[in-house]
Amino acid sequence: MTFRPILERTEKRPILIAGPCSAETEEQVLQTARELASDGRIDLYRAGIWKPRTRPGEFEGVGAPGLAWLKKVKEETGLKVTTEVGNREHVFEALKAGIDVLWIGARTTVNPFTVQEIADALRGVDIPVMVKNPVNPDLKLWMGGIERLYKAGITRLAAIHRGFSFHGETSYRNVPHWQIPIDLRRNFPDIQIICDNSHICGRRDTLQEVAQKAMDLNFDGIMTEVHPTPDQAWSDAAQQITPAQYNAMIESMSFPEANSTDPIFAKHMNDLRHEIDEIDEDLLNLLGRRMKIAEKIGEYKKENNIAVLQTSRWNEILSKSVKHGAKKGLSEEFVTVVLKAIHDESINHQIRIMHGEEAVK
Ligand SMILES: O=C(O)C(=O)C[C@]1(C(=O)O)C=C[C@@H](O)C=C1
Repeated sequence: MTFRPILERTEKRPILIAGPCSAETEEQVLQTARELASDGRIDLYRAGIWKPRTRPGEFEGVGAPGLAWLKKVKEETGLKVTTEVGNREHVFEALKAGIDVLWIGARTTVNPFTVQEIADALRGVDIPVMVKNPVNPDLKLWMGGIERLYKAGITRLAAIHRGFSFHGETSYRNVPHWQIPIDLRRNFPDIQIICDNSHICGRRDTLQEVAQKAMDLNFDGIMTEVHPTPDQAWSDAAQQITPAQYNAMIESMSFPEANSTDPIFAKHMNDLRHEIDEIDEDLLNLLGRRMKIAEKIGEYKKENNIAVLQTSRWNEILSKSVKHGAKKGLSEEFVTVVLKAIHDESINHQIRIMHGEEAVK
């Protein structure tokens, strides 16, 4: 699959998308747009017209009449506009109103029937579409949504990471799993990936930190909710910021380049990467050696009818390694993940020895 960029722009990155969570009134939509446009920073103006809310009775968006306000934004400011579509009717209404870019929300991406309905409604139309990750951390479902649109002929496609639902204590509204968009990029190397920092954070004070992380991870853009009076917003008040706060945030961020063509840089990176390659090879050789010893232990356990899992030894290894790792500047989290993976592999090798190939499947 070959994706085209969602916007034709001269500068490379990032794509800046901003605007209110919901279109509330014509005045609010236009005022926000005017303030953002006067700074000349953003590439795309967002506003939710149809709002998928968790529970009934909350503000569910102004609906189709709000599209006319977005039309006015385009006419008055020259900004391109985007809104969320959640079914076939939304698509038709949005296309009729001349919306420039559509997005599919996280609660829609989870449902292949609905994504297919939207894809079918868009067949034959060349409009950019951004696909938010599904609410659950499922890379394949996200890819599936993108593929459904691609098969319908939509090639100006982008992905939006807005974090994932999480049950339990967390400081995020939707927890980011950065590894998932990184894996998405591995599968779709030329797709543009946008970070929706507002839905990840759910609060103002961490918006910049999350947006910066996305930039450091080479994301192509940021989508942020901006409202003239955030505390009075009809939806998602806690995560919205004023246009001035938005401009200050962008101003104080750094935007690293995706790569460099400087030959000196390339040479130096090459040398350092060569060192990394050698170390990775050593690590794998050592792990291979470790597994051979675990296999010997496995055979010995088999002869003596001893269980594979030895919890007290495993605890000893883990706590010793966490302490040693700390001295080497490695976090407890990292050492635990690595050691767990090694121990798991070791157990699988031993079970195979005890019961044959089929046992570990
Ligand atoms: O010490 C053992 O008994 C082993 O089999 C080795 C090993 C390991 O890989 O370190 C594997 C399984 C046990 O749960 C504990 C440790």
